[in-house]
Amino acid sequence: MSTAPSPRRSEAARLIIVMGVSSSGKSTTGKAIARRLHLPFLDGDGYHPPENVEKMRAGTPLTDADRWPWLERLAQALHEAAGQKGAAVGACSALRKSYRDYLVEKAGEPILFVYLKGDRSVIAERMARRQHEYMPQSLLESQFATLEEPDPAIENVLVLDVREPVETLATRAVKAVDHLRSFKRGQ
Ligand SMILES: Nc1ncnc2c1ncn2[C@@H]1O[C@H](COP(=O)(O)OP(=O)(O)OP(=O)(O)O)[C@@H](O)[C@H]1O
Ligand SMILES: O=C(O)[C@H](O)[C@@H](O)[C@H](O)[C@H](O)CO
Repeated sequence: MSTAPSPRRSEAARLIIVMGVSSSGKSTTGKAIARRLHLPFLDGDGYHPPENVEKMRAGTPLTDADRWPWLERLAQALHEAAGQKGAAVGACSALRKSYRDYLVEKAGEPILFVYLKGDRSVIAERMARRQHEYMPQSLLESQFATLEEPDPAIENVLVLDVREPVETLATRAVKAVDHLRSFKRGQ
């Protein structure tokens, strides 16, 4: 399962954001994509204000109001990284469409979203096996409740299956952003 984004809309993107619920593999896949493209990788986890981290650690889901300043900081940092390095890769849950629209607005440029799609059982199993600094397993349900899956007919998104190996996911994403490599070669 892999749905290519519209070439017309992805053409201009120099930002790639790997999105999905907690433990879907955003950081792992985002790093792999950035490594392949020789681009900086910015993990959304590092842009939360301390209050958000404490909230999640305590098992309370974030609200929209908690997320706006976080999204703004991340979008700004991605925009700056792309300005310096030509393009950049990020990881961010970006669960709602309004959050994705906000990221595009605040970054001030098109973004190709790479959505790691997976069902609860696969992701819950993964979450149970990994260690995370603050994200408890109890928050996975609220992540799925908040998730508004991106529709490739409406958004600039590549949909990938979380069950595929990381390197396969990275290959698929890199193919979708071939224009980024041309961009870098042209520099
Ligand atoms: N494609 C994959 N196949 C198998 N395991 C994977 C895959 N991608 C990631 N993992 C594993 O799943 C776990 C979660 O991955 P990762 O930390 O990248 O997710 P995340 O979406 O960034 O999570 P969070 O948003 O909570 O930080 C890790 O143990 C990672 O090694
Ligand atoms: O939107 C959210 O609820 C948060 O971003 C979470 O998704 C965490 O940041 C992350 O996934 C945990 O590492």
